[in-house]
Amino acid sequence: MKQLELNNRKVAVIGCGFVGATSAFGLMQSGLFSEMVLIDANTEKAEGEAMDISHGIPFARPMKIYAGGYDDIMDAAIIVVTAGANQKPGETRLDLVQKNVGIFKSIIPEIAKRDYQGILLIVSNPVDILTYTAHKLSGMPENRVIGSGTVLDTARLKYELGEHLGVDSRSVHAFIIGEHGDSEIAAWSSANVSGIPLNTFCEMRGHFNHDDSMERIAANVRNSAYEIIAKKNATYYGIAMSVKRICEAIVRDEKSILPVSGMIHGMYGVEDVVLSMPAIVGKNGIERQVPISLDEDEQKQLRKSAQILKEMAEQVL
Ligand SMILES: NC(=O)C1=CN([C@@H]2O[C@H](COP(=O)(O)OP(=O)(O)OC[C@H]3O[C@@H](n4cnc5c(N)ncnc54)[C@H](O)[C@@H]3O)[C@@H](O)[C@H]2O)C=CC1
Ligand SMILES: CC(=O)C(=O)O
Repeated sequence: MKQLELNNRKVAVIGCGFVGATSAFGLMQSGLFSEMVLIDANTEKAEGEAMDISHGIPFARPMKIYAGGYDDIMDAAIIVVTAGANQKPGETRLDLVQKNVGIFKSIIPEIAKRDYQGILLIVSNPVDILTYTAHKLSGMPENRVIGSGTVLDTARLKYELGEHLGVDSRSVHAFIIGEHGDSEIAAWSSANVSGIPLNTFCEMRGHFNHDDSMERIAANVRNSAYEIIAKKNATYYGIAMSVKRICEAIVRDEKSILPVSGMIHGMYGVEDVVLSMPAIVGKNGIERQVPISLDEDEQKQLRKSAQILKEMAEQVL
């Protein structure tokens, strides 16, 4: 099959539910793309979202947005996959695995058989396992199969810290790493506010109970999705902004450091597991992971998170 030349101004979104539609809306407003194709198993849903989002174009920038099929998306620079079941109140992300691996078994081969050369950005949950699944089913190189990973959790952490410290969350430098889920780790030992170690900055702002605050903030971040889902059944605005940010880093070849989910080989003793570590992200996807400094306890927690994901991946693939 003749390979299509990639169009850096084109994006595709597979799955037009809460997350897919909101991400598409964010991408329309971003000005990053001039063409966007939407795919959903429910074709009317994809068509309706394409129409509705298109009606915002006069307030943004010219763009072609339409519902399509797999033949329409092979020249897209990025394919964002948000198809699949979401959590019901009380369900964990890992509870979705069987259903969503099944859905990926119908989607990913469609992409692989057309020899797709762009970046596959996986968002559906459990995102680490599904990124691993997409990599295995597609045979695409590891750097071009990325999960949104803990980009959202890291945003939640920055937001919480910004509120706690009364500072712009963009000046907070801190990462959530590991699973996008219950075993995620707040990497406190490397956290800082514009280069000032976190605890020093906390004391400047009158906060001295570091352990209590860190425990509370990490729990808030970890439980955010459960809390939002209990109140309104789904989360979608935070992830839509995360998708936009990752797409921006890719199409603008920014080489930004983002905690996306990717295959780990050897870092901190983790081998052949897909999870989130800060990584340099640009036009080729993950350029390389960045080994931020972690204390012994954080490294132990990371290995535990990796073990949970490895066992789950072995069960489903
Ligand atoms: N990675 C992250 O940080 C986040 C991930 N999510 C995940 O995103 C996924 C989507 O969530 P929602 O949009 O809320 O769910 P939703 O139920 O609103 O939408 C899912 C969509 O996928 C479509 N779909 C199902 N099978 C398909 C197939 N084979 N091909 C194409 N489309 C198909 C459905 O028709 C539906 O429109 C879930 O797995 C959810 O857990 C949600 C929020 C954050
Ligand atoms: C649902 C989900 O993964 C989140 O909001 O973090």
